[in-house]
Amino acid sequence: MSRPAERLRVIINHLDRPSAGIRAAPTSAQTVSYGHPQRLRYTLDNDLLTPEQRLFYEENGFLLIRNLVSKQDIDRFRREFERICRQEIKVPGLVVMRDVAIAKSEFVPDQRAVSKLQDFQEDPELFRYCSLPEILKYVECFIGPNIMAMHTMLINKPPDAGKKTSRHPMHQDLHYFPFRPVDRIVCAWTAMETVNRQNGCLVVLPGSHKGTLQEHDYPEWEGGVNKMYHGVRDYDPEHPRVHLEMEKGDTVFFHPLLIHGSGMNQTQGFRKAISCHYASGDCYYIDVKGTTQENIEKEVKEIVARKYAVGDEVTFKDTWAIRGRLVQGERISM
Ligand SMILES: CCCCCCCCCC(=O)SCCNC(=O)CCNC(=O)[C@H](O)C(C)(C)COP(=O)(O)OP(=O)(O)OC[C@H]1O[C@@H](n2cnc3c(N)ncnc32)[C@H](O)[C@@H]1OP(=O)(O)O
Ligand SMILES: Nc1ncnc2c1ncn2[C@@H]1O[C@H](COP(=O)(O)OP(=O)(O)OP(=O)(O)O)[C@@H](O)[C@H]1O
Ligand SMILES: O=C(O)CCC(=O)C(=O)O
Ligand SMILES: [Fe+2]
Ligand SMILES: [Mg+2]
Repeated sequence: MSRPAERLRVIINHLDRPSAGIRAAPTSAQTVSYGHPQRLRYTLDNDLLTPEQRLFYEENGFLLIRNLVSKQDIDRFRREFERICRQEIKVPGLVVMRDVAIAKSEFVPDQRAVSKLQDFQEDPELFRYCSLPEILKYVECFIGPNIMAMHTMLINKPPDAGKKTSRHPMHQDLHYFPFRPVDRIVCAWTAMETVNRQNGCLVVLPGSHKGTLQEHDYPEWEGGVNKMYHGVRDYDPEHPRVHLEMEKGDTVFFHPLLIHGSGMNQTQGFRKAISCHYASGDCYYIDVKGTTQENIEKEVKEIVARKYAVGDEVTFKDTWAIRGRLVQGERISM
């Protein structure tokens, strides 16, 4: 099937059947609920996704593409990460984060203490990830041709220091984003090595993207929790979960309302992944005052104020508009 109209017809026929299941899911993950007939809302017309892949994202809120990014590219990202850890280069705006269990101890920091790089948009080598054509062609299926890279991370999940602080609580990424519409935002997350339950793979609640943005707060974890690692407040541990085990280069695209987290790293290695959150160039900023996002706005503004010695004139929206970079098409309202 090559013509878009024909492909769409197949999808719609499929959706019209009340008990439509997904048989050829492109991932080993099991699907949990198939829902009822509905229109296509989360994906756009395109020639890339098969009807099954499109349906899978509509129903589950994520799509795993195996072997998407080359080993060579990933090795280059890893070498660049190591140079940054050795402080051989200094990148403007980059946030180098250490795990709270290490940050609050007497441990002498070295490169093994870095748990996450954030905001590498000024590092041309790492930022290459965000412009890879093989990534962008999928991103376009979810958010359209105008593509902004809004948030970049290289996660180096450390061996757990014994306090379970290497976990990432279950959350929705939209909690951090003062822009909309929600369906024109997508995350690409690429495994830089084998990622499994042992070293703390992503854990997702399939279909949770169909819900609304939940209240987020720090989870009550005895061993402490990392700065800004908010979790959904009334997380139900009984909700069916899917562990996304991935190999080097495998990439998952997921919706910003999908509830996800990652387990603790029970190995001695540092589990690496690289990711970018994209938004359409025609998204717009919102004021989060009076919403559940007020608490994260406050924290972000406090950190920015301390780091850059600025006051209230820098808004939550500004912190995002400054970070955002156009990678394809036009920057319209972002
Ligand atoms: C803007 C958010 C974007 C999120 C977007 C999308 C979804 C992503 C979901 C997430 O990833 S949520 C997590 C996002 N996390 C962050 O954005 C955290 C950013 N981290 C930082 O800004 C810095 O790492 C931090 C300000 C916390 C510390 O950096 P510094 O260079 O100031 O470290 P320093 O060693 O000087 O420590 C200063 C204080 O921070 C404490 N600290 C350092 N690392 C910490 C940590 N990991 N957790 C908690 N506290 C930490 C440290 O103990 C110390 O406390 P005290 O003042 O009480 O002595
Ligand atoms: N109390 C909690 N509140 C919020 N999120 C939690 C809580 N406990 C665990 N999580 C999150 O749930 C996810 C799974 O964590 P957990 O360590 O239980 O499982 P796992 O290590 O992924 O899998 P398993 O140990 O079953 O192989 C992680 O994202 C973790 O951060
Ligand atoms: O553990 C990870 O690699 C992903 C964490 C995450 O979901 C995030 O930083 O938003
Ligand atoms: Fe996340
Ligand atoms: Mg576990």
